[in-house]
Amino acid sequence: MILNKVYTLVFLRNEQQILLGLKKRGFGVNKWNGFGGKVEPKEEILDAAVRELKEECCMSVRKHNLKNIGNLQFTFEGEALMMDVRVFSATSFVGDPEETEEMLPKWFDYDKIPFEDMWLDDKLWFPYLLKDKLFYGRFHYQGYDKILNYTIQELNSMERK
Ligand SMILES: COc1nc(N)nc2c1ncn2[C@H]1C[C@H](O)[C@@H](COP(=O)(O)OP(=O)(O)OP(=O)(O)O)O1
Repeated sequence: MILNKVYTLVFLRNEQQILLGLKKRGFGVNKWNGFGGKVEPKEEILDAAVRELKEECCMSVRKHNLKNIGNLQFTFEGEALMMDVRVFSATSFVGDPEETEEMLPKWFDYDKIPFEDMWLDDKLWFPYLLKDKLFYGRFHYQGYDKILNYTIQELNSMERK
């Protein structure tokens, strides 16, 4: 049986740049990514997104400024976990990004996103994010450096049926 766990992943953006964080420990260490993590039991997904963003780079965002732009599902060969990742984007936020124990934040120009130091899947769905399109993707990994199969599609709405 597959265990489904919900995670958040938040990207702060402005006209020219996107904020990424270099993961300093744990899952995805040494990769650039958005900010997020596990949704705690009984926690609302938006509350978790706000909390993880603050914990990981000291930035504040209001729930109504978080736009759910994608859903990514990750499985790993031989593992019973499915990571169900809710992706959010925000252009309205408060603070200056600060390094924490978990993440080193840095703004990147849109044409300088460091895909070579990110999860392999990122370069497949970032084009949707960058064009403000909604997306769903499912990726099955072998280890952390090889995607065995995947599907990705544009969505008209993030509503769940
Ligand atoms: C496998 O491909 C992935 N690609 C991308 N771009 N992001 C991913 C992938 N798999 C997971 N993620 C995201 C989802 C979350 O935002 C983080 C993982 O969260 P983490 O394990 O660090 O969760 P925390 O609750 O912060 O964990 P600890 O408190 O136990 O450190 O990566």
